[in-house]
Amino acid sequence: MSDSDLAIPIIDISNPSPEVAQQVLSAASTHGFLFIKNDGVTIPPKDIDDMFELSRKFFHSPKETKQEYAIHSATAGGINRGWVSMQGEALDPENQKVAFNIAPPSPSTPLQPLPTPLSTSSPLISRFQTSCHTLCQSILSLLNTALQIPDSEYFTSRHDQRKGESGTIFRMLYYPASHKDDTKQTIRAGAHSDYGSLTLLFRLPGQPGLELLHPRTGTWVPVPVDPSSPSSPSSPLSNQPPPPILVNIGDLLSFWTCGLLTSTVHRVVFSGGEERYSMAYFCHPLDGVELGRVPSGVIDGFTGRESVQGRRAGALEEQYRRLGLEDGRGEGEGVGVGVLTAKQHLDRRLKVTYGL
Ligand SMILES: O=C(O)CCC(=O)C(=O)O
Ligand SMILES: [Fe+2]
Repeated sequence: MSDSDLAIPIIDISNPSPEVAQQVLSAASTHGFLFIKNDGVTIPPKDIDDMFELSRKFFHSPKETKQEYAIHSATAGGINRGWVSMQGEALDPENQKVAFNIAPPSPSTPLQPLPTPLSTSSPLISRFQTSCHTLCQSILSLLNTALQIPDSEYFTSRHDQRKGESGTIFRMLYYPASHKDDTKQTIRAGAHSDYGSLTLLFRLPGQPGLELLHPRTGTWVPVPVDPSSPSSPSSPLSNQPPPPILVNIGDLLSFWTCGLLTSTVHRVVFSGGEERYSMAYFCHPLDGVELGRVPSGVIDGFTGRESVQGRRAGALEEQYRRLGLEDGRGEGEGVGVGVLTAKQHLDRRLKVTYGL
């Protein structure tokens, strides 16, 4: 596979079948990225547009209001919630972005405290998060099928948010225009992999910048906003059909599947003259889910095959390295003495990122 043939497929999952499941697995294990055709129903395009409009209003609201809801603060509702300024995250020194993290509503707790204008749109935010989760569950169910896991609800029951707390988080992102040098390409979100099971990423037509690190060649490859319409107009208000939804595999799902699914490194790079918005839904399993090897003959076949070729060590060791567990066995916090839980996995990643 060379740079030019890194074609991320657009998969129509409206009629889930074993063939569709196979397409999802194939993209998830080669690129770690795939597009899902937007059926116009699961995540209503109007909600996506309204969320971007809300995001624009929010990021242009007074800085003092946003700062009160600083990430991890009690005002923002606790760990990994709230406002992140560009210096707040240890991803990359050139990082120039701001974000606001919102945890999903749970049956016991309503939405976390929100500043205006987010607070007046909580029904939209809750509905959007719920529909993102529904799409994640459909993708997880297809992966369950393709991996031939005997329990057909193995993944979905472990991501059932009605059953308890999870690390799932919805993030609104804003990359302000830079007035320093508006022609030079700069790194706006440093190279990283996502932490959870799946990420859904929403971007606007005319606002490219996302690049992925080609898993085999090690070169940066742009990810188009809408691959079905290469000449998409720069206006987000056009009457085009909604772009497909970009999905990528996170570290937790890669770790859980012994490296069969690929958590691909990506970044955001663009020249500074214009502002850019995006939204990411990071889906995680319930906190107590144990990340022992998923019971799948497909994974067993993969690890048997790959260990002969020496790649198993590489894929899994890379996941341990991202957890700060260099020797692959770990010390303390339940790692090495038992099976890592989803919460322990996330805590380790947050520790590496924020030094918590
Ligand atoms: O803004 C983007 O396009 C990507 C953001 C991203 O990768 C992230 O927040 O994890
Ligand atoms: Fe990301």
